[in-house]
Formats: sequence, C-alpha cells, structure tokens
Amino acid sequence: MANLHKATPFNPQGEVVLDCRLDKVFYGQFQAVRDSYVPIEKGKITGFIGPSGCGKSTVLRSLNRMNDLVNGFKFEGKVLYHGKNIYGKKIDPVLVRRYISMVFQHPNPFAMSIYDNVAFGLKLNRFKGDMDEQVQKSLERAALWGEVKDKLNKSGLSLSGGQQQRLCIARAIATEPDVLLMDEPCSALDPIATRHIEELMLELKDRYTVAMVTHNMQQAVRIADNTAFFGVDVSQGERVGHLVEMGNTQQIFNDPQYDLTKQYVSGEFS
Ligand SMILES: Nc1ncnc2c1ncn2[C@@H]1O[C@H](COP(=O)(O)OP(=O)(O)OP(=O)(O)O)[C@@H](O)[C@H]1O
Repeated sequence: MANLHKATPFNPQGEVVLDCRLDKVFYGQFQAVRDSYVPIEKGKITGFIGPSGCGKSTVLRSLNRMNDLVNGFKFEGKVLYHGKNIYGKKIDPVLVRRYISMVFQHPNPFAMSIYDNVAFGLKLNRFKGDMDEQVQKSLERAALWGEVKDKLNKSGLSLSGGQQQRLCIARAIATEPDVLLMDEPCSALDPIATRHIEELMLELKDRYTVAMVTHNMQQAVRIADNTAFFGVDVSQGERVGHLVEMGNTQQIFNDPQYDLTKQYVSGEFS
C-alpha cells in the first residue's frame, strides 16, 4: 500500500475557535476528503487553497454542517467549536449555523427587500431586540449602509453584484455569529468590487473569525493570516482530497515544507 501523505499538524499561536479534524468525508460511496486537521484561529482569516476538486468547499461546508443537507453526505471526525463537537448527537445544526455563518460564491440575496434580507435570520432566530437598529448595524458593518439607507424597501436583487455580496455578508453577520465561512466570495465580482470585499474582510476579522476558500492565490497572500493547502491523492485509484500543509500564509508561500506546496504556490501546477 502506498505511503499516504499526512500533513505535519499546524499549531497556531492564538486561540483556536474551530478545531477541525476531518478523518473521512463521503458523498455516498465516494470519499472526497481524508486525514485533514484544520485548526481555525480566532480573529484571523484562514484561506483554503488548492487545485480544483481537492475538497476545499467540502471541508468549508463541513465546518457548519452545511453538507448535512446533501444526500449521502457522511462525516467521520470532529469539529470542536469552543471545545464542543458540532457533530455531537444532541447538537441542533440550525443553532450551529447561527454561530458559524456562511457566505456563498455567487451573491444570493432573497427576492425580498434589502431590509428583509438582513432581518431574515433575525426573525428566524426570534430576535427580541430593536430590529431596525440591528439591520442598520449589520449594513454598516458590511460597508453598505451609506449606499442603501434611502432605499431599504427596494429589492435586494436590484443591487450591483458587489453590493449584493455585501448584502449577503450583512445578512450573515446580522445574527452576530462568531465565525464566517466564505466560499470564494469574490469569484463572481469585478476587481473593484473584489477589493471592497477584501477590505471589508480585513475589517471584519477584528470581530469575526473568517475561513475562506479562494482560487486566487494573490488574494490569499493579501488577506489570509493562515493558509491551508489541499491536494488530490490519486494513489489509491480514486481522487481523494487531503490537507497537504497548513501554516502561516508567509511560511506557506515563501518557505513551504513540501514540494507539492512549492510547485502549487509557484504556479508550476494548478
Ligand atoms: N454534493 C456532492 N455530491 C457528490 N460529490 C460531490 C458533491 N460536492 C462535491 N463533490 C465531489 O467532491 C470532490 C471535492 O469537491 P469540492 O467542491 O469540495 O472541491 P473544491 O476543491 O472546492 O473544488 P473547486 O475548486 O473546483 O470548487 C469533487 O470530486 C466533487 O466532485
């Protein structure tokens, strides 16, 4: 049997909010991910990079049980949130997603007003405070308030792509989550809107812990504090994604431990 690569565990200096050990992740009979230990450090941006199909989104979506909704999904491992396993028997996945929120690749505002988009999760969670204030605060934190304050009743779909993505971020942070998971949040945006979102993410990390999938290595260098590089293992005849290496972003890009990482970050394969 081939000697399977197992990454040297990354030990971050700071507090770990999500301590994630993904032993095996399946979609039906297909194993998508193996042996990946991915600690997410508090108040930092962690970037997930790697070639297509290496399991970046699968790992990200496993961190708030978003994949539970996929038929045949099976998770072996642990995701400890402040020490508690989110896959524990008595854990309510809806509550998990209240604290570990998600922003998707394509801006997906609901077909409702800007105000209602932000208030949506608050109503779902039976928010008891001042709704107007919370909606305003969320839009301010998402750097969108100035652009929409006079048209809160207009449809969220009437906004530009970059504004829609900021609206989705406002919606995601309205319930005051702890962790924001972002799956290629800028891939559908132009460079200016991308720059806005990146600046916003740098501001948000003071308040929220962020984990983000990106195909853009320059983006990882610009904004990620830590980087997890995933690869595809074909040694057993199937294509199984796994963590190759994780560390401080500077170390991953300037002094990687493994040849595979070196080749990827230098653009020798993609
Ligand atoms: N819902 C699903 N059902 C079955 N297989 C899936 C599902 N989602 C992903 N996969 C498979 O799992 C593997 C990992 O996919 P995933 O989307 O996590 O990779 P990725 O690294 O994010 O890819 P990309 O960079 O292309 O978005 C792929 O082989 C993919 O086809």
